[in-house]
Amino acid sequence: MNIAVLGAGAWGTTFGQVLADAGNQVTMWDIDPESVNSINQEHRNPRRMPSIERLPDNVRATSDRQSAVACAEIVVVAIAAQHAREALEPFKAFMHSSTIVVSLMKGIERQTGQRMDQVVTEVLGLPLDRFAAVSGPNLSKEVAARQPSATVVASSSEQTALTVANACETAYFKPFVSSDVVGLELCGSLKNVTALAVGMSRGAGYGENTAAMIQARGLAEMTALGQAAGAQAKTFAGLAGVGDLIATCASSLSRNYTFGFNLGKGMSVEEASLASNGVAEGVPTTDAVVQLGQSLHVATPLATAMSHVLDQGLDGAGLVTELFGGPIIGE
Ligand SMILES: NC(=O)C1=CN([C@@H]2O[C@H](COP(=O)(O)OP(=O)(O)OC[C@H]3O[C@@H](n4cnc5c(N)ncnc54)[C@H](OP(=O)(O)O)[C@@H]3O)[C@@H](O)[C@H]2O)C=CC1
Ligand SMILES: O=C(CO)COP(=O)(O)O
Repeated sequence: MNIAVLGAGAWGTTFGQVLADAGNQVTMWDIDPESVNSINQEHRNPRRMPSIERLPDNVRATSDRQSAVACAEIVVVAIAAQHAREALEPFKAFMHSSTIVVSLMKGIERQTGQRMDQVVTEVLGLPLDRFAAVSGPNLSKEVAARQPSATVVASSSEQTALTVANACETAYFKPFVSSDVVGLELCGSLKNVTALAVGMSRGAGYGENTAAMIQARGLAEMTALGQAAGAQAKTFAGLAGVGDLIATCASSLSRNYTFGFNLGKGMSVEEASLASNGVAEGVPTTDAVVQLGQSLHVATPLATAMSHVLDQGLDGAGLVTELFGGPIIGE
């Protein structure tokens, strides 16, 4: 298939390699001409994914929006979530009426509280049955090294989910299909908030018990929010939920975990942002999760405590104290 990937960041570039390994013709689009030139001339993207030494020959890049998507049967969106709306708007005029659009993004738009499935379908005027989300425990550097990984492809259309899953299946990358788009979107976005908090606890010097407490409570919070939003609880117990939570909260390859770790070490939010190698989606998503909880009448003690870290400078010890301040009935 002809597949366009919008955003040659760490995950966009890596997913482009997966799609190329699966036998597709891949066209990367990026706003930065330097990334486009490197991909075309050196078959590399040293700025965003330096560990890939040579991208497959069936990956090319362009700065031209129209030529990126005009012949694409699938368009994959891998842009930092807070910028997805503005980045996608100029593509609308060039999209073919039968194109499937796939979001790899894991964030909630802060200004509107919308999930990425809502942003993408709204901006592109896309029918729901031509949208799919891909999310799972997929640390980009490990997938780039072609280590075995699995993911979940969700769409309201089983045919669309199967088309996308078939297009990205390789010997090392295994997609499973689901119909729970809302659940998949919330798993990917909400686990980042928990990863920030676990990273912070580690950075502050706390060990396994504290990390497990935060992770388990984060999973409970994600699941409760998801169910209230109409998602299926089983999605949160699966690969895209607890699976991604485990990978993200355990790895220094995660930008969210590392951002939290640096905060726990005493960096300010500004310093941690400067130190971050790519987008830490949990940072802008945290306040959106608190607001989502308020609108759905679901308690979000973890996201609320994390918002006090990001907005009011609460430190690692303060985060744990705040978590201990809740009621002792229930978990
Ligand atoms: N990295 C990972 O392991 C995984 C990431 N994800 C998710 O995928 C999404 C992308 O992540 P990732 O690629 O790692 O992030 P990066 O920070 O590496 O890349 C972000 C991408 O967004 C682009 N971008 C940012 N702002 C704009 C804008 N205004 N207009 C156009 N393009 C813009 C960047 O372009 P430029 O670089 O030229 O500025 C870059 O291509 C995130 O939502 C992330 O949560 C999901 C699974 C795994
Ligand atoms: O989503 C990811 C792994 O599944 C990547 O996590 P980070 O965005 O924190 O690097």
